[in-house]
Amino acid sequence: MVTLRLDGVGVSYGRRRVLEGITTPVLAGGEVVAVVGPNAAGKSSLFRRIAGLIAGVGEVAIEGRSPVAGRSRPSACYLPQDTAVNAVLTVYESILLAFKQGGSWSVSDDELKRIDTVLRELEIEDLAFRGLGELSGGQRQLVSIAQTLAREPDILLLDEPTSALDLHRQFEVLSLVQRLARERGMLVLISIHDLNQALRFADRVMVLARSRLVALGAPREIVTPALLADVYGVRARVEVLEGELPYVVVEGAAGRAA
Ligand SMILES: Nc1ncnc2c1ncn2[C@@H]1O[C@H](COP(=O)(O)OP(=O)(O)OP(=O)(O)O)[C@@H](O)[C@H]1O
Repeated sequence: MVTLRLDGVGVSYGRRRVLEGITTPVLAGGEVVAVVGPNAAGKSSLFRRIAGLIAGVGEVAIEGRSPVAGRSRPSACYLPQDTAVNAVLTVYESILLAFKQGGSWSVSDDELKRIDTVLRELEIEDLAFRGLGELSGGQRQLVSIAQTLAREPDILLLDEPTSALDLHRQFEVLSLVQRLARERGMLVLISIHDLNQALRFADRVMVLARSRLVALGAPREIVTPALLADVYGVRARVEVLEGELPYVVVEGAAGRAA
């Protein structure tokens, strides 16, 4: 099983430190971790650091064996918040290109099936031969998710993957990601502003604020009125819906956010 552990991780841009001392317990394949926190808390920076796209102090320990045959070490894949669009490609070509990155140029039947599966799972088969440049913002976001899932990463870092999606698509994408985490033994970290989605889909919630890790644990234990006031500067209550699902209701502003 693939695991991730952070030990004293920090990120600086020039002389400005945006994250420091981020230490976590072992996060394991099969779970979904929601990374939440105010704007500019450092969520994207943490993802880029885990994916090895930027350097910094501390240790990002990725261990274990990938369940994907032929992969010598676990792979981490980062889906950024804003993805560039190559308008010349069709959706199908862009997904093919994404998972052939760094690999051979021959395409097997299995790989073509993988593209069909991911298009079907995201309910975007009808977009397969449309040009990327003619898609809506939400459609483009779904294609970016398809590109990332087709690569079958062991650690999936999704940066606000549902920000442009309608309610149905948000639910479908988060359910799919949760199912794939369980089925493939993939560790999924999702940065997300909608705390109710985090409460619904995450096994653990990780809260960043003031350049630090403020809390990490089971959603119901972590997302409390006191934390919401401290981190977001809002007065809120947490209700429990039928089926024991916690739900945040924001009542007003309580002061300055972290
Ligand atoms: N390439 C960069 N160069 C300099 N500063 C950066 C860079 N990228 C991010 N920052 C700064 O680092 C801090 C954290 O930004 P980051 O994008 O990681 O936050 P975030 O939690 O993902 O924010 P949001 O919720 O608004 O997307 C911010 O103050 C931002 O201005």
